[in-house]
Amino acid sequence: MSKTLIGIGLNYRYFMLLFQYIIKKGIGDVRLKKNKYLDLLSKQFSSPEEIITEIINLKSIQNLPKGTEHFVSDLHGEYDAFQHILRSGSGNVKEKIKDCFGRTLSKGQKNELATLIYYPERRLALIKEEITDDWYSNTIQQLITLVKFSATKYTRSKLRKTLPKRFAYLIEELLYQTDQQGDKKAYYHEIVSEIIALKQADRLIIDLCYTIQQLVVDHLHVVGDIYDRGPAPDKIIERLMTYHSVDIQWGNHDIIWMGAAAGSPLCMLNTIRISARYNNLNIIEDTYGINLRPLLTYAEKYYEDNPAFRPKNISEGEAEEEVLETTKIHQAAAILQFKMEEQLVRRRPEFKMTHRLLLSATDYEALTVAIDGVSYPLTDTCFKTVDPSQPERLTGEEEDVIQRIMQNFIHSEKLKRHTDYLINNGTMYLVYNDNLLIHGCLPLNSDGSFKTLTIQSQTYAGKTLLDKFENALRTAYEQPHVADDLATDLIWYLWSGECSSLFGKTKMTTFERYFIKDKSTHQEYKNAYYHLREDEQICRKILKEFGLSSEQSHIINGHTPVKEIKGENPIKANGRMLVIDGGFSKPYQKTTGLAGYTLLYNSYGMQLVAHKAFSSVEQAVRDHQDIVSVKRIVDRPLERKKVKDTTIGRGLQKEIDELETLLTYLQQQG
Ligand SMILES: O=P(O)(O)OC[C@H]1O[C@](O)(COP(=O)(O)O)[C@@H](O)[C@@H]1O
Ligand SMILES: [Mn+2]
Repeated sequence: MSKTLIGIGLNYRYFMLLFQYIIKKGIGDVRLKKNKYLDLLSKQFSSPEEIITEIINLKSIQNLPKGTEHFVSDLHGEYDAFQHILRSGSGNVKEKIKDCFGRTLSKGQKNELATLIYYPERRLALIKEEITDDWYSNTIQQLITLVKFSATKYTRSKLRKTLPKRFAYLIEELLYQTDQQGDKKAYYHEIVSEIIALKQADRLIIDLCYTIQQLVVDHLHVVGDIYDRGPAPDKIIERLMTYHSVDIQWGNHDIIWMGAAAGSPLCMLNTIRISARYNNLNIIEDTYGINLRPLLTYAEKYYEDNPAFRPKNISEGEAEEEVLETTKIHQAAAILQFKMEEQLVRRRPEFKMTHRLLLSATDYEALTVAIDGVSYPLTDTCFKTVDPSQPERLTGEEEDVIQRIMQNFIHSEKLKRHTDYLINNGTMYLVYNDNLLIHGCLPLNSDGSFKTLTIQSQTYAGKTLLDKFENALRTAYEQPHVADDLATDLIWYLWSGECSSLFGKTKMTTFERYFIKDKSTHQEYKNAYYHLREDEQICRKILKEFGLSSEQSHIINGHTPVKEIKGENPIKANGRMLVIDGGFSKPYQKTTGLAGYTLLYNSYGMQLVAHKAFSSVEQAVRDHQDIVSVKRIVDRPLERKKVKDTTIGRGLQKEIDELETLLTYLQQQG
């Protein structure tokens, strides 16, 4: 212990204190300050033994196997599939059942047990009539065995914190049964029988099942795109809010909702446009309680039916009147978006987005638009409110409508709660356990150098660019009543700018896809990153930019659906690059041939899990249907990873060093 003398194990807080002190007072007073800090720290302990106990505790945690990380991305509102993935730990629950029970349970019994663990309430309700006391007793014993098995990686104290409060004492008694054959057998038997007799078995089983779900995954990463296209992004957020340990890397479809809550009318119009397109306006109106009536009244006045704007996913029996309303709102939101986008492009020349000035490039008599010198005919147009001499100008009525719905967005308590959650638990990128997590890309030039963006005479590229974007988003979010400052405009750039790390394509061809039949104009060319990321050296260079040089570092991306159907491999660059967007989004499953990838990273290495489409909770509960199809090993390090090899472990080591310094200090004080 005495090896770690003063100076070696100074932790970050301590180091910063010292540093500030040196600047202020000069080196002479440093020792005094350090002593003051140690005096303060020592107040947290009542005796040196307590410090020693804590050091031993932390050191033993360091040697436990690393906890399992679970990575998901591009959930796009598909709550049902997402919750199944969480409940099953992407197949991890089944894996534990297999390892724990081996051949003592048949395949059918293992599946039964797995379904019970995923959906305890529903499964119990379904088999209610068949349940006997013996079944209860057996099942409780199996679940206790599995809790124990799944908790071997954790300290007793961590397990205790995981246990549900209502039966904590009884579960602990059952978990730590030591004397199965002897006197205590009757005691344990009595506990279980009493629980059954008192009609508490269902509740205990439910608690044990959720404990197992929690134990099999230690930490969840959501690599962006919770919102848009699917029906229930709000439910995903609510679930994440109660999840035991999670971080988020923002996706382009998340930042537009954050932008809307941050008072950006453009982001708001875009969320309305996409929601109308996917027939999900109820998320805005019912879920978030945002009144869109002023927009509907306006849209009814100026828009008719239009095949290019009829929503996707019209359900059987849906009233035509409603479909028509959505079609009109869809057009209104799109045209208002195009107008405001032109205003933004003009006030931000440094964004280099003049190719989006398509309302200005339109000939309103001939109904054509000029793109790169070629004239294309326009179809399904709806330009009634566009003044050809000033196409970007909003009418007074339009300004008023936008103002009113913007206020409704800003004042939605629920939307604010959800976007606050994203702001507080999310970042533009994350370095965690030697991996770099980012939804989209690091914009690159074709020679592999970092692509630069110049804003207000400052040039940004690589990590500094991503930091700049993150700062802008946070600044804009702080000021929802400022609508057209640089920070707010940068959110729009993040949505569709060429050098955006969340978009990473030359241009977003929304206008073209509504109004031009020629599909060649719909093309969005991807940034060089998307093919250069196949190259190991490029990946290493990017990792280095973020301070990662470990042989086991990876970049983990979402955003671009991996087209397995066309033979695309999600594991790229000799394993350095993993792309986990397999398309949870139902509308995209035709192009991917799959229903998503997830990634598991436990102490033995990384596994990529491919998922089949999820049909329904009912079917999962009734037929034990699961959605894991194939698992692929990405990495299997020679040595099993321990907590000390992780980001958390590095933090613990600093604490250990600090406590050892404290101990030496106290010993010197006598
Ligand atoms: O098919 P949709 O929903 O109209 O959206 C297409 C648009 O979505 C984008 O693909 C961005 O969304 P993703 O992040 O899901 O790829 C744009 O590049 C494209 O213009
Ligand atoms: Mn995306």
